[in-house]
Amino acid sequence: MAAATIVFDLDGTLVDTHPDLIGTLSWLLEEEGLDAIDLEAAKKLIGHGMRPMVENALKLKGRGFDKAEVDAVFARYIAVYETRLTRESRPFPGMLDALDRLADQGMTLAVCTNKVERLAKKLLDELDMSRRFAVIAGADTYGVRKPDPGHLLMTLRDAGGDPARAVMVGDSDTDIRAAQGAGVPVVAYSGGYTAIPLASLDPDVIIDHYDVLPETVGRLLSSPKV
Ligand SMILES: O=C(O)COP(=O)(O)O
Ligand SMILES: [Mg+2]
Repeated sequence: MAAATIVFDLDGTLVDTHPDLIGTLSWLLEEEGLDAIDLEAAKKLIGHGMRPMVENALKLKGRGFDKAEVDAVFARYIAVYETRLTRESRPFPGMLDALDRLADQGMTLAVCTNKVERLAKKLLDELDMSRRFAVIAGADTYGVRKPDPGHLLMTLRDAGGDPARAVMVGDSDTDIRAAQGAGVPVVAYSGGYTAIPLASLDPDVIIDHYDVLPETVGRLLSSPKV
């Protein structure tokens, strides 16, 4: 039987990136003379990519920007965020052990994130995590991004995987919808940043801690969808 491939989302799934994503956002809003954003509201903006996050935060604060202005503000966001990718961001509790256990079972690991590929790789390099993954595919890697199932399917292809022997692990609607569209079972992690209640998105399983990830993945792989 082909080795299984487990594909992970990054922000809110592998790494708790919100302190640096939102820290940079707070800095930007202050620079623009706008009110601070509530932490829980800001977390819900994560998952569709950084530009939508910045654009939606500006909209929430009632500021209408044209495209050129958003371009300029977003460029400033990225320039600062890049300097503090891992100042406070760390893997979620239990994640590194879970990755070790999955790899020990011979599974191939990959990343499919709506972060741009360059920053995703840089962030995972800084945390010494990149070497664990066969592929790190970002929002700009293939020209399609989650929830488009093509993003997940091309990540699987490049990891040498088979959608029939794969599991997606994510925290948001984008991950769950991409997996459902690709016909890949999906584990939703409740510690991430979803804007929509996870149960209403109908993932195969919701987990609250990564201690149970290896057994959950094993169960999903042994009971293929009908
Ligand atoms: O919103 C983002 O920047 C990317 O998010 P993701 O890693 O959860 O896909
Ligand atoms: Mg996410």
